[in-house]
Amino acid sequence: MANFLYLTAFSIAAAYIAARSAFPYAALIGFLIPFSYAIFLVFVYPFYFSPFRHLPEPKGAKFPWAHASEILENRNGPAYRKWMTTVPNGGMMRLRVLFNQERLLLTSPEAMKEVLVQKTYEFHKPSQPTFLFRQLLGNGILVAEGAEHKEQRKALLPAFSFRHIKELYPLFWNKARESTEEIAKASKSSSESGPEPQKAYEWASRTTLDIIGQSGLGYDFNATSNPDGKIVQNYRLIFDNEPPNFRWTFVGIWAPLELMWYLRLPPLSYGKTIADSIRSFLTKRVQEKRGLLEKDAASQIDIMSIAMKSGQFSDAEVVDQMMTFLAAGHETTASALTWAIYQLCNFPKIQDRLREELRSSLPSIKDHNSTITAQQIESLPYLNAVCNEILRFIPSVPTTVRDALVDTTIQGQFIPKGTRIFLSPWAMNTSPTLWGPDAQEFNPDRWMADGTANSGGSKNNFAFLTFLHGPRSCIGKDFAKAEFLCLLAAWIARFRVRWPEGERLDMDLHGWVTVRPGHKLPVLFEEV
Ligand code: HEM
Repeated sequence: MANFLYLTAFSIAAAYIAARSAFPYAALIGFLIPFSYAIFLVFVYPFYFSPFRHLPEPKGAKFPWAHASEILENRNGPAYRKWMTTVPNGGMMRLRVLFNQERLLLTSPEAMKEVLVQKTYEFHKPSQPTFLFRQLLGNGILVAEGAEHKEQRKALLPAFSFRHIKELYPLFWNKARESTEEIAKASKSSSESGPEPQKAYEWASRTTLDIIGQSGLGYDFNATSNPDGKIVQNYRLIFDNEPPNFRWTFVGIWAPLELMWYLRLPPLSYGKTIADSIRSFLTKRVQEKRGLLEKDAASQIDIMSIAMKSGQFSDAEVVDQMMTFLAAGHETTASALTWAIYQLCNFPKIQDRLREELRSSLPSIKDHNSTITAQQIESLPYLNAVCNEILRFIPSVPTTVRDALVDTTIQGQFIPKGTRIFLSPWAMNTSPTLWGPDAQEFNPDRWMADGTANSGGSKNNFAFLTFLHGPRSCIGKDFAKAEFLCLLAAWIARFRVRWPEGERLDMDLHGWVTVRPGHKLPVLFEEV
């Protein structure tokens, strides 16, 4: 796209000079060469020379947007899910976006494995979203590449060991209890005719922010009881406002983002102020933590302490890592919890069955002296089945992107340097080839049959792509699953959730890095 824009701009400039010049023929040639090249790139190369010209692609692409119009219409998931099942293919298909720029959508576990595991560092995250992530979400592990990424990951992994996560269950349970109390209070507050609808996403997001604050920094934001704190508001602004380039990356629109960011041009004007505010908050936390570590390093077990104790990061780098963890570690799980509430409103029988299991096995969530262990939560088959099915059916991160860093191959197909590749958990997780004919139905029982508790009955690891796989998979996967199990258990044990006035809301997708239901999902939480 950038090439095309430069060439067109150059051609226009040359045409202008031709019109005014004493040497019009020279200027005319200066116009014709780049213009012809631009025409070649758009109308000739993709159909007659591209190594992808023989790959299948979805029908009905109309110039200039081609398949981009469907990608733009929805949030980066539904179109790929549809194409996965309607376009016969042998593991990958070609998509064309603005001005026939080519993209590849991978559809087979073997192709995914090659990109995510065997050739991880031959594929990088694209520079445009990476620039914005770096500014808004921190210059941390999420945007590091190559050897630097490997080192960062090694230093941070101890914070996510199974032994460490097990110790966090009581913390998750306490915050879950606090959130149920606040939801109960808010539901009662203004209405005599019954509970007031509550925005499930708001509650989920505030609770998960508190949890990552405590386990990530050893700091309680108190967002669950107070939505007006500065950090809560900052994250609200980040996640409620999609930066312009995010979906542009998928559809091939190019913009001078660095310039827009530094000049604070709309719609990026809010970003720098917010990022500076989060950064300055975290700088203070790092200074405090230095003091605590000097006094008693062994008692500090949060992610920030583990990063500092590794000796791998300067204080400024710890700030960046923690910006990443605060963002990546709360919005994703909040979206999963919100989708769980959405589906349990749609399927009240599943909700009742889940509540029965919870109430017969766990201590009352109202009991302030109670706590739970990892083993208690993990031994509940239906809770685990419902959570796994939510993560499969509506993965919080619908699709991600990679660019080939070098000339390479995927499943024998030549991939020139610079090729942009889409990896879509939304599509893979509901592929009938991988999950069977009921792949696109919500059915927790697929995780309940003999021997399917960990696989849902799919035959291949790469059929479940919610956290990706390989060296760049989600480092917080076990943390997220544990947190999700505890929060859903507490909410459903205490409340029946249902649509206000019995009205089912459409699956209206919002969000940018993650997707969540529209309007933050207002539902009734009735105490049972
Ligand atoms: C349901 C919840 C979650 C989902 C669905 C999820 C999903 C993902 C996905 C798909 C990626 C890969 C993105 C890419 O490479 O394009 C990722 C990366 C990452 N996630 Fe998660 N995540 C969740 C929760 C968490 C939590 C709770 C944390 C931290 C406590 C976390 C921290 C990270 C980090 C740091 C990365 C970058 C890892 C790397 O590049 O090495 N995530 N996550």
